[in-house]
Amino acid sequence: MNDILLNISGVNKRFGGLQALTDVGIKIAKGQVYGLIGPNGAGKTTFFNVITGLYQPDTGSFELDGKPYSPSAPHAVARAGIARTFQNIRLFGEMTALENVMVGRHVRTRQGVFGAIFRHRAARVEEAAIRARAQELLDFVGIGQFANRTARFLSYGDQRRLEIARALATEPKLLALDEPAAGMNATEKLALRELLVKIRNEGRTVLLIEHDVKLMMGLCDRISVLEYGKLIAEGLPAEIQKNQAVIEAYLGGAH
Ligand SMILES: Nc1ncnc2c1ncn2[C@@H]1O[C@H](COP(=O)(O)OP(=O)(O)OP(=O)(O)O)[C@@H](O)[C@H]1O
Repeated sequence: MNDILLNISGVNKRFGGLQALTDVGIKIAKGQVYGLIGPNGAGKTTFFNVITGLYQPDTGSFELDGKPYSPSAPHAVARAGIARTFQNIRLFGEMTALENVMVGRHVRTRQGVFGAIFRHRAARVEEAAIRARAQELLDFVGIGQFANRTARFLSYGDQRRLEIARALATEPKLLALDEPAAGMNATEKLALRELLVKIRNEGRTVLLIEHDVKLMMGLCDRISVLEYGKLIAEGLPAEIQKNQAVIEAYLGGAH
């Protein structure tokens, strides 16, 4: 089926004596917002890290846009077309918001970072285009007015938006967001939700891990549920909400 963007199957991952993932798979169609939920320690982050090349799986088959990709390293995954954010914000704190987004953009440009440093003519032209696009992305996520502010001086919610802008700058086929609402207050969450709806309305494909189940139910097209490293349910949000195994997993767990 060519409308499947991400097709992953048979992922196993063991940490010493702990089987963190057992035969986990996921299929995300183009344009879907796909949610991954589960109680604490279920293996969500591990699966995410495997998909994005941070952890090496013991087994697994990985296909993006109909082509096998090797999640051997984060850089290779970014080049293949997957951009991610992290649970703990990872920005270049001393750089401006605009520069942070420009760095993301360089993944996709011909000159790359070295071209930009040596400032050949072609690189200068490209640099201007990168700058303009970076500003557009900051406007899109709602922090365009802070383009020249040092990243670490942005509010927490704005830093999270900046991370998303930086990920979008790589023009990903898949945007993977690891708990984007973590640590946000109610107002920031509401604004984040609006941004995610905007991203969805652009037709982007998104994989989302999030603890806020209410947010997930309203936002996702489909949801997979992990418990103790195994998929226990997959379906529409309404189906997941009624699923007995899911209800028990959450009641039995820390949630
Ligand atoms: N690098 C690692 N080394 C050893 N064990 C790990 C490592 N990373 C995760 N684990 C273990 O794997 C299991 C799954 O953890 P993981 O962080 O993937 O769960 P999670 O669903 O993302 O949890 P949370 O919702 O708390 O973030 C846990 O038991 C965890 O302790």
